[in-house]
Order: sequence, then C-alpha cells, then structure tokens
Amino acid sequence: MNFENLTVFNVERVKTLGHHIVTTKYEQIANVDFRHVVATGVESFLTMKGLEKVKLLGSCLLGSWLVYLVVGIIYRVYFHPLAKYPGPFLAKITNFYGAYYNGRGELHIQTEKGFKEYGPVIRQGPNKLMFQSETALMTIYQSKHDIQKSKGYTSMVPTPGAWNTFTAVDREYARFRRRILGHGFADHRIREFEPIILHHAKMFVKRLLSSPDPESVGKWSTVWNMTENCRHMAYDIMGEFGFGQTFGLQTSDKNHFIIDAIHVAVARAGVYVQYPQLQKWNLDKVFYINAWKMRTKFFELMGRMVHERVSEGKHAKKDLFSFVIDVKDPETGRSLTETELAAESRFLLIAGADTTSTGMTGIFFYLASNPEVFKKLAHEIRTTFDDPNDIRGGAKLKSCKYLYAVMDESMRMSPPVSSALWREVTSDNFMVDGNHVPKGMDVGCSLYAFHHNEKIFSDSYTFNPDRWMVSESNPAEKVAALRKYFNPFSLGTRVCSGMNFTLTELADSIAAAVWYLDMEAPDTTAEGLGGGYVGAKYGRHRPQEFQLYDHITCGHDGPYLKFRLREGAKKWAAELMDMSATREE
Ligand code: HEM
Repeated sequence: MNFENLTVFNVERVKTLGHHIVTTKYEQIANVDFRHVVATGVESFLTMKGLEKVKLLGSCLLGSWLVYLVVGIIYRVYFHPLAKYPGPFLAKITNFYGAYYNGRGELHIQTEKGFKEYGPVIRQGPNKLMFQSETALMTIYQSKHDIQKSKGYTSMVPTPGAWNTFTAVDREYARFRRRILGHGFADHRIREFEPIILHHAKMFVKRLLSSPDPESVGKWSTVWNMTENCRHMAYDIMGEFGFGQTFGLQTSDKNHFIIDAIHVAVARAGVYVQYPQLQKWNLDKVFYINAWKMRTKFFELMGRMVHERVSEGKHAKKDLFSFVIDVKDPETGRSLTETELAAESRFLLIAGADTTSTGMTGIFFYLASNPEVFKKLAHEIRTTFDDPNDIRGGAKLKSCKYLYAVMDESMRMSPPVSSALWREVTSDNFMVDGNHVPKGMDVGCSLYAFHHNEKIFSDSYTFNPDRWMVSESNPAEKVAALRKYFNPFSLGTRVCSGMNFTLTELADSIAAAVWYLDMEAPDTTAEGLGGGYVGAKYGRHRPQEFQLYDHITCGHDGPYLKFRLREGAKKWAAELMDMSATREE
C-alpha cells in the first residue's frame, strides 16, 4: 500500500426506511500527499498554546486508554479461554471483584451465594475458576504435579526472598520447608510442648473467672468479649512456640497492639492475594498509614524476641526453634537458617494464633447459642475427668467424642480460613470435572462454601455436632463420607502443618474451660453473641451462624459471655486462683 498519496472521499450515505435500498455515494475530493498531512498536523500542534497542547495530548491518551479498556473487556468477556464460564460480570473483567469483597470480609459469602446463582463452576476473576464439587476438591488440592500455589501468595512476601512455608509457591522449595517444619510438629514434639499450652489454658480459665469483686468466686464474672480473650490466649501460646516467650497478652495490655498490627496486615494481604497487581499502585501509603506505624513497632518487638531467643542458646526452650534448628533435610542436606526460622515464627502468629483463636471463639459462640449442647459437653468432660489437672492429650481426652464433634462442627459452620486457596495450573492438560483448564489459570474451592454444600452437609446452617457422632442412626460409613470433604485445614500436599497442634490446643483449652465453668450470655442479640440477624443482607441474616469477616484469616466480634465456677469445682478453684502467670520451666 502506498501511504504517500491517498485519495480522500466525501462519503454520503442515503438511508431510507422500509424496503427501500440503502445507497452510499462516494465523492472524490482530492489526492493528498500523506507526508504533507503529517507535517501540517505536527506544525499546527507546535503552534498551539500550552494549555491546548495539554488538552489535546490528554484527549489522545484518554482515548487510547478507553479503546484499550474496551478491547480488553470485550476480549475477557467473549474471547478469553474462560469466557464460557458463568460468574459476576465484574469478576469476568477484573480481579478487583475479589479484592473488593475480600476487603469487605465477604468473599466467602459471595462465593457461597454465587454457586446457588451460577452453578458448580464460577468464574471469579478473569483467570480464575472456583469449583464446588467433591471431585474438584480432590483434583485441585491433591494434585502433586499439575498445580502449585497461585502467584497471589508471593504478594505476602515482605522482602525479596523472605519466603515462609505458607508463601512458598515453588513446589520443590515448599517441600523442603515442610520436611524441616514437620519435625517441629511431630507428635512427640507436641507432647513436649503441651505443658505450656495447658498453663495458658488455665490462665485463660482463671481470667474468665475473675471479677472486680474479690469475694465473687461462685458468682457470675465480668462480661468478657470472647474474641479478645481467645486471641490473647492463642497469641500467648504461639509466642511461646515461635519465640520461646509469651507476649503476656492474658496478663497485661502492653503488647495488645500486635493483634491490631496483624489484622491490618492480614486485611491488606487478603486484598493483594486476590489482585496482586494492586500492590504496584503503592496504595499502602494512602490506606494503611497507621498500619505502617504499627508494623514498625511490631517488627521491632519481633526483632527483640528473635534476638533474645537466639542469645539464649539453641536448646534453652522447648519451642519450634529448638525442635528444628539442628534438622538437616536428608534430600538437600540443607537446614533452615536462623533468619528463615524467624520468618517462619512471625508467620505462625497469623497462621497459628489468629486461626486457632477464631476456631475457639466460634466454639464459644455455638456453645452459648446452643445450651443443650453445652450441657451435654459439660457432662462428658466433667464425668471423664475427676481432676482438672488430668486434662491433657491422650486416650482419656480422645475418648471425649462429643468434644471433638463440637470442635469439628464449629469449624465446619465457621471455618477460620474461609475463602478459596487459589492454585495455579502448571501443566497443559489439567482437567477438573471434565473442564480443561489452561496453564496459568487459577483454580480453587472455597472452604466456607464447601462446608455449606447442602449435597454433602444437609441442613448445613444448623449447628449439629451429632452429625459427627457414630450411632445406630448415623453409621460410621456416613460419618466417614462427611469427614472426607470436611477440610478446615485444607488437604493434600499443602494441608495445614499445624493441624495436630491446633486440635491439641483446642481440646485442652475447651475441656479445661468447660470443666471449671458454667457460662451465660447476658445479651442474646446479634451484637451480644456475634451472630447474624433477621433482616440483614444475605449471609449476615442467620442468627444461629457466627459471623466471620474473611481476609485470609477472619475478623469477628463476640460472643460476650459471663462465667462462674461450676458446682463441685470449688476444691480446685483455690489452686487455680493462686496460679502465677510465670510458668515454672
Ligand atoms: C484452627 C486453626 C487452624 C486452621 C483452621 C488452619 C488452616 C490452614 C489452612 C486452610 C491452610 C492452607 C493454606 C493454603 O493452602 O494457602 C493452612 C496452612 C498452614 N498452617 Fe494452618 N491452620 C490452623 C492452625 C495452625 C497452627 C496452630 C499452625 C502452627 C503452629 C499452622 C501452621 C500452618 C502452616 C505452616 C501452613 C502452611 C502449609 C503450606 O503451605 O504448605 N496452622 N492452615
């Protein structure tokens, strides 16, 4: 084509209605030298005033951006490899959908609602598919070769190279870290650490009993917000496990800021995991100014704790540091450095403390809203243990089947990690439920939506621990079938490393609290208990459901409860009240 000489036409279309023919008339105006046109354009641009130039350039840029945007949207909606899958329009065109709902703490609700609206496969981002079937759950999370954690996880790495087990995307590196960390979570290590868990569980009970009136043993206590009390206990335990020392949150408010610091960090991370590109926009400076200040204080505290721990000597404490510092990976011959271990300990505050405290708070919510369940559980614990000092992991505690059923049912109803754990497809022939998912796409299942899949968990919004109890009307096979799909700790190659640690912590502390205490909810409204309320928007409308605000880990409030020493426990109360916050090693 010759661009130097172009023929320019004046085009006139003649439009008529009905069956008349539409004609188009071309009238030749001139033969134009294209180079001349460009030169004239440049010349007239140069002669323009400054403001006019800016306006013209601005319009051109805006125009090009709009064209780019519209073309992008059309591509994502009609021509993208995932175009055929249903889902919210916003999700089809941008990851802002996931970021927005995660920021609001409602992605888990939108997902559960989405399956009802669109069916078992939803497009939840331009390159993301969310599935709701038993086979999809197994295919996605048990695959060893065709899947790895999504790139979104890398947005949580604070400085280049500072991976921890959770953020490790690379399969080989994650396996290496899990092999080392596994030594810290081995059963015999949990047994060695358990006395520390039990000490904090007793401090928890002692605090719940305390009241402004010193004569009040046996009378109702102060009203406690269990969200806070459970967090304080779980963070203190994780301080001991990760850093060999307690934060002292149950006994002083000096370090309470770490919980706020972690929550802002988690809310921020939740948004970026859904939409990693947002991180480039440096929004932290705008939205998280206070968080940056808290972050600095938090890192200073962590730095001090790591320093103190390291200077105490490798085996001075029974903690993660001591359990794994000497472990050499048999496959690579490598150990974790002190810096790598410190990164792991920092991460465990989120992964281990925030999650466990949500699990525990949920249990208190469901016990408070279901007094008949509390009664049955109290009977089981109080008749199994004559002496509360015998409560610890082992056959006796394991025999408390109803305790474990209550724990499972609470985490089914309100999983402490609720959203999808995105996985990236790394092979060319990955199939989920007969759908070929191209390489580079993200796939996942939502824990919350899955636990409320009526096909598997019937009457899924009813708290019913009996669904986990084997009986004549509920045979072992039926319970086993449920258990296969119950996955609060995820499953497969990246299942939670701290699952057994958590179950020990929950069983010890709930059994101790129920052994010593009766409880009562002074206010059974949504605000008082932390449930939903009739008339609220979808997902927040169920009074019998503990309300979670999901941002990777979950925010919540309540239940507000008061406690009193139960009958027959007086003999043991004095010992409890005399207990010192300082633990004897
Ligand atoms: C109720 C308590 C807990 C729940 C519900 C929970 C749940 C989960 C889930 C769902 C994952 C998978 C995350 C993903 O795939 O991205 C996970 C990973 C992990 N959790 Fe937990 N967790 C809990 C407590 C703990 C505790 C107490 C620890 C340690 C002391 C811990 C350590 C870890 C680690 C290290 C990972 C990363 C595993 C990997 O990516 O390979 N968790 N947890």
